[in-house]
Amino acid sequence: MWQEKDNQLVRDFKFADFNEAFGFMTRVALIAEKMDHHPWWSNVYNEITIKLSTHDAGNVVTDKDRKLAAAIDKI
Ligand SMILES: C[C@H](O)[C@H](O)[C@H]1CNC2=NC(N)=NC(=O)C2=N1
Repeated sequence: MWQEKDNQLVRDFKFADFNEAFGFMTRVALIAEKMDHHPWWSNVYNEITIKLSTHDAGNVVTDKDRKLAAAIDKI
């Protein structure tokens, strides 16, 4: 689940393999573009970490981050 720490919403994801992980990232990217709100993320093989904060608001968690997190949870 998402954890709020250091002014970011953070969640780790683990998939079966890189193909699954990258497919998920592709879907997140399309949602992020549609919402004009983009994640910080890292990916190594089947593991992804996403950190959400709003740069325009001074790098704090806003409703935009909560909405993107909720949309990611629906994938
Ligand atoms: C111009 C553009 O709308 C802004 O820079 C958007 C783009 N995506 C963004 N993503 C995030 N995470 N925070 C922002 O403040 C932000 N701002």
